[in-house]
Amino acid sequence: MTSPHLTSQDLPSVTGAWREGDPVGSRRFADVGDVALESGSVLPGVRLAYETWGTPGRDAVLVLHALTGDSHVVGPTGPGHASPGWWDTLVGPGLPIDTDRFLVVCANILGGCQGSTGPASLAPDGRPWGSRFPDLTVRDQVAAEVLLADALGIERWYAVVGGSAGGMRGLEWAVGHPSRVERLFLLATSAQASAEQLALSSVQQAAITTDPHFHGGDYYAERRGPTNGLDLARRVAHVAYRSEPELQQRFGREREPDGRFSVASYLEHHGTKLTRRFDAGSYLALTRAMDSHDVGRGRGGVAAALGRVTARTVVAGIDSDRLYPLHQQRELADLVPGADGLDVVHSVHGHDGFLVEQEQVGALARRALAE
Ligand SMILES: CC(=O)SCCNC(=O)CCNC(=O)[C@H](O)C(C)(C)COP(=O)(O)OP(=O)(O)OC[C@H]1O[C@@H](n2cnc3c(N)ncnc32)[C@H](O)[C@@H]1OP(=O)(O)O
Ligand SMILES: N[C@@H](CCO)C(=O)O
Repeated sequence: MTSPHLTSQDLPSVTGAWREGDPVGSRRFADVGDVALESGSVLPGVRLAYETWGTPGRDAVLVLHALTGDSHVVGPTGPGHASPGWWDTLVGPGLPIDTDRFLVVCANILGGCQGSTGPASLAPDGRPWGSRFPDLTVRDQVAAEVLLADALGIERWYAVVGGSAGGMRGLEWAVGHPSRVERLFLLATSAQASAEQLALSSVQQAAITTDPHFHGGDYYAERRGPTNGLDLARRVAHVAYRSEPELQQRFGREREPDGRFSVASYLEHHGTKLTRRFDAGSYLALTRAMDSHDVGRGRGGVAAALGRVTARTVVAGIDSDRLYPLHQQRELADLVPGADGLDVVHSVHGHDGFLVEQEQVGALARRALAE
């Protein structure tokens, strides 16, 4: 891939499922074929990037990443992957998601830009999908993951684990494919995207689509893309990812030496950082998919849909999460038949607590995966 707006699709690829003796823990690619979308259209030739840890043949655990995450849950795992993962203390030998017991699988989300098919990927005509990339729903993303599970020969997950947008896919797995999910761990997520989530999402999307370098989504051949829009989108999002008390305690009215408010400088840092590792087109596709999230759509409503879940379920939220407030997880805990109440992660870090509070999250994951 030659576009300057991409992150990692040009890494060496290994396609297909693993074979006996293959190294595990390095990123691989599976060509899962055509994905039939909820809209009725078909996304052809889908590729998913994925990583595995542990031993093939063991009980399998699917870990689902959030909006801008990737398949690299834990690291370093080998050449090209010398970076830490986003849940480093959760997955490994003897850790809550124990690679001595389980085969752990994590795939980059459909529509993403960390190796899986997304707007920056080449369409069958050899040009980037860009504006032609179809609208995706969370169910479409799970449909691609189902094909990956089939390709890996995993009929039933011992457990499916996910936070935030990862939790949305976890729910869709458990509602749409109940016989394939034995245990479920849902963290900082909801049954449907709320009005406030949609509102914040719409502002982020407008920041990207109104960037003069967006070119209707067909910027991949240009020297620069809508990086300013992506930067602004991330800053808006990042405020919602943290809590009001945290921002007050950490930054208050402090200023940087150059006069900027420190909290603004902090947001700028996170905005700029994302532009170095993420594609704006993917950010649009993925936030639009999150907007589509409504587990009750076409299933008789949320309660009826959640009633289909047969998995033993642990549901947790974060007490300072203003983006996915606790009442949303309480709804899940009340309506999923196999849920054993609502667990609360105590944190000042707001929604990002699902990434930051790894000790508490690890203890919950251990319980969710218990025999
Ligand atoms: C499953 C998934 O979602 S995977 C994707 C997760 N990763 C991301 O989202 C990447 C973006 N990062 C984040 O969202 C958060 O940093 C987290 C959740 C990963 C970690 O949170 P924390 O450990 O609390 O980090 P925090 O929010 O304090 O940010 C620290 C950064 O802010 C910088 N920073 C702190 N104060 C300031 C300031 N006043 N001005 C500028 N930068 C600042 C630090 O230097 C540090 O930079 P670095 O990350 O480049 O080393
Ligand atoms: N920091 C997380 C928050 C979204 O849940 C991400 O970027 O994926």
